[in-house]
Amino acid sequence: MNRREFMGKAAATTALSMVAPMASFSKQRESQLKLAFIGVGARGAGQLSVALQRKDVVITAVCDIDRDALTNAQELVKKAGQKTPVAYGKGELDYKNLLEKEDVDGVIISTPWTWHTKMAVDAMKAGKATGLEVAGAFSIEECWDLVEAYESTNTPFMILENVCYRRDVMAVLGMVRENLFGEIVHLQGGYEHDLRAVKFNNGKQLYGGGVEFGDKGYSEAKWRTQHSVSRNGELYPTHGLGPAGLYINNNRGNRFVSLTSTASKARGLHDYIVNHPNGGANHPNANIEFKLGDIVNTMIKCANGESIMLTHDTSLPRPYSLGFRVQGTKGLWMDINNSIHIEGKSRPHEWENADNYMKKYDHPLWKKHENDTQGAGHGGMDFFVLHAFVEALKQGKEMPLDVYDCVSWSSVTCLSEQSIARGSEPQEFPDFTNGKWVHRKPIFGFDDAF
Ligand SMILES: NC(=O)c1ccc[n+]([C@@H]2O[C@H](COP(=O)([O-])OP(=O)(O)OC[C@H]3O[C@@H](n4cnc5c(N)ncnc54)[C@H](O)[C@@H]3O)[C@@H](O)[C@H]2O)c1
Repeated sequence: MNRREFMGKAAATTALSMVAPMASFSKQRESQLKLAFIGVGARGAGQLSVALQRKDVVITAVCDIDRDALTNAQELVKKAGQKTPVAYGKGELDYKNLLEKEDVDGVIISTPWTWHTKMAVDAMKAGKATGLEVAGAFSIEECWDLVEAYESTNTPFMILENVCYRRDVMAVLGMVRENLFGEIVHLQGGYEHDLRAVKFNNGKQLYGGGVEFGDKGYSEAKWRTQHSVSRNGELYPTHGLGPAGLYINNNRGNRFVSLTSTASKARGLHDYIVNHPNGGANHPNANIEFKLGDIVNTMIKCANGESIMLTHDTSLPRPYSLGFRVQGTKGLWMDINNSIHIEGKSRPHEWENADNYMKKYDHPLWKKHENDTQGAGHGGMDFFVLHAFVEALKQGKEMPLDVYDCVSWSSVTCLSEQSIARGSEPQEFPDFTNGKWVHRKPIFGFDDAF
């Protein structure tokens, strides 16, 4: 048993004290933060635009290996009235030069998944507060790398899981905390998003127009699709699991203990290629055998007895949904039908429209910042996730979604792959907090600060 395995097994009995923020980060910062963006493709450029709306942030450096993306990012910054940021794009490792040379307070990393851990670890080691896009880590080893980089440097780290800031998700957090649903028993969520026109395009545009991917694809088709070719697991757990984790105080009095995953057959991507006007049965990509099951269901068991069901569903025709369900001893909420049922309040066996509850429990952050969310992506939640990173850093406070959140969510991917490969065998989560989960207290979303 190596040290990491030992730490995982021994966790419940070896609670350590909390990691204290490093002195230089715990002080309040100047009113303007200097940020750099690493990866300025579709997502990075979108979040760069959100950052450029803020008066308390200047963007002094950008990094991307794609010349067009880099130029576009520089133009965005200039158009916003700031100085042209220094550009880094001379190869895949040029981000290291940015980290070494640029005097920035923080970096936002929005690169393809396989780069996330390497870049975040290097950024923390360089002492730059690190905001990392989802999905985070892709192996248990990478999860430990993130934890160890954080614990050895105390550099602030935040996983930028924007769905935790969705308006209804935050309102429901208030309902959970007021015990509206009673004791929480079961949760559901997932990523149910028809990504076929994201995984394939014509190499020139973000969505659709062809069935190309890899070197012939554009944006996510360049890299994301290959994961569907070679991996069978819950590839994108954080949008569903972030909110679910908050509802049950994951890593803060509770934790994920084990999971089982089951994958359906894989048909959707092949059918898409064959039936696409620019594809067909004779297209070379029609010969590819996709490993990723069209529907992957994962069941997580938590230390305090709750179950969480996650669904990954990105290869079949369907409307978008994250499929949330929060259920306790007194009732439940489901987002798909925007409905609530509370025993004693709702008519027996009938749904109530959730609108009145959502108004009553609207989160103070949303009330305060509703106007600031205009133009921010994903219905405004993209504003809040960046806001939280910036405000926590400025105020020298703990990041609200931290490295332990990141790795407990991300580890689902490789654990689910292992489970599926072994006939849905249960897999144990390591305790990445090394026992600290027992005493840590929830910090997310208690006021209107961030
Ligand atoms: N939170 C959300 O709602 C949300 C939405 C979309 C994407 N994402 C996440 O954002 C990340 C990026 O996705 P995207 O849609 O922008 O993909 P993208 O392909 O459009 O952009 C990725 C960019 O990273 C650049 N890149 C690749 N390797 C690099 C390296 N070594 N150094 C510097 N730059 C490098 C690419 O050239 C590209 O411009 C992914 O992790 C994705 O899952 C999150």
